[in-house]
Amino acid sequence: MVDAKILVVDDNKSVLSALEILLQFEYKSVQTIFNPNQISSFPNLNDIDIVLLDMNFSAGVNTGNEGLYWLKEIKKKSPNTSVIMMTAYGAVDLAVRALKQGASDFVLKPWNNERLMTTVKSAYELRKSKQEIHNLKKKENNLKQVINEGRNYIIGQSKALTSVLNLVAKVAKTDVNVLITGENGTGKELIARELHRLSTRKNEVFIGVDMGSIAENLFESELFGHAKGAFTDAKEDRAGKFEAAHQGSLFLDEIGNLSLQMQAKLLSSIQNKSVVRVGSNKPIDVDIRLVCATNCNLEQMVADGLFREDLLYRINTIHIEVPPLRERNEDILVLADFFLKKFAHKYDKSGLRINQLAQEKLMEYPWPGNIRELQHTMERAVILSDGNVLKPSDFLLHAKPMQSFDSEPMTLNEMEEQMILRALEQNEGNYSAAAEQLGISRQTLYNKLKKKSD
Ligand SMILES: Nc1ncnc2c1ncn2[C@@H]1O[C@H](COP(=O)(O)OP(=O)(O)OP(=O)(O)O)[C@@H](O)[C@H]1O
Repeated sequence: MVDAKILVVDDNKSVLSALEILLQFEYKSVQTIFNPNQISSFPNLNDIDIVLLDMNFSAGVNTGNEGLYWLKEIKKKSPNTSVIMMTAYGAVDLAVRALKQGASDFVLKPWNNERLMTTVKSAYELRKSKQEIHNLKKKENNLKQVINEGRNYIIGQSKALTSVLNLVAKVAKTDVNVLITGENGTGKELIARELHRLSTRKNEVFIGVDMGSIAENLFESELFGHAKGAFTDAKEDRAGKFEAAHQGSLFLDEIGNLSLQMQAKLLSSIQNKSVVRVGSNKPIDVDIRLVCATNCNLEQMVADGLFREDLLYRINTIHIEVPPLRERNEDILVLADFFLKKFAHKYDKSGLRINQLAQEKLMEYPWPGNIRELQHTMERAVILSDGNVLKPSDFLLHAKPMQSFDSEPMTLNEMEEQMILRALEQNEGNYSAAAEQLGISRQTLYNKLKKKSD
């Protein structure tokens, strides 16, 4: 017995009872209506899987217009219900009109029982797949909302930040590729998310890929996906980030970390608007808005032969430079206050404020780690605070030059943090060079920094 609900609408009572008996052999619920006017008030029409609908109701009228009218009404109220039209005056043009208006099939009276049952069965299959698609779409939209939610507010009122935000607003509505540059922690990812939020793709996904945290040998499959069996661990087909971002925005962070080989692949995907999964040769079309970010000087990398010039021109149709915090002093206290409130709430410490001297200390500091460092500093101060007033001593700032080992005692973690910051400063924010100087891999350095800012 199929767990489906069928409704039969016909003004001929013997037709209704014959169909009821026939259909009840296979289907769990069969209801009948003698007067089509009852369709409008029929309870839970949405739950009905199939309607068998007569085309002519008023005696002597056989144009089928009445049936078409009720077909429209049913589709309006329950678009996914399958409707099968029935008429004794079957004419091809009428059948075509009904199909064009959304009927799933057509049955001629007198009907052949076997053929009618086959028609009902296919209509039911159609209804089921329509419902599955509907449910999947609903799920997909929920997922998109979850992925995009957690809006981060961009705080600051400096001229420098305002002009960046004005540019973002102008560019967001277009589909051009955007390159965001700036030191670490200046808010490049935040800007990329804002571009997405203000774009026509806002209801689609924003997919971010952190090139700094992906091992070199996994870049290709992460970005472009792989076919089953492409390599030992490829147990099944998998889509890459490009495909995942289809119709949305793809944010490639730390683009300066791409090897020349991967740069060539990226360029070809951008040019062809398609990707080829590792181990496959079938191109898959992708429609994405590409936003890249880096703290490297890509022009210099081009001059040094480390970055493809043609790729640079592809990704930087619009270039947005996010200024370091030291060049937008007006934002320091506004941001400090924002983070103070955020962490006071998080750690349940209301009524905290920063005194004048501490404010001056924050204003004078050059913030080499930019807003991420300020955020980190505020969180630590809130956690360690005893009273309601935060004083200069509550803010542990990385004084320059680096403290010597015999000055104030430091924890191992603090020492590590200082060494990392110093190496980054000395290498002008270049991760690879700083990592080399510290004797660790670029990825380890990256992980350490992320961990500290989390
Ligand atoms: N204007 C701002 N207002 C509020 N929070 C900000 C602002 N700018 C940055 N932040 C916060 O600072 C942190 C660092 O920002 P983000 O990750 O966007 O920087 P980034 O430039 O992409 O860093 P990286 O180069 O290290 O990837 C994040 O937690 C972000 O939410």
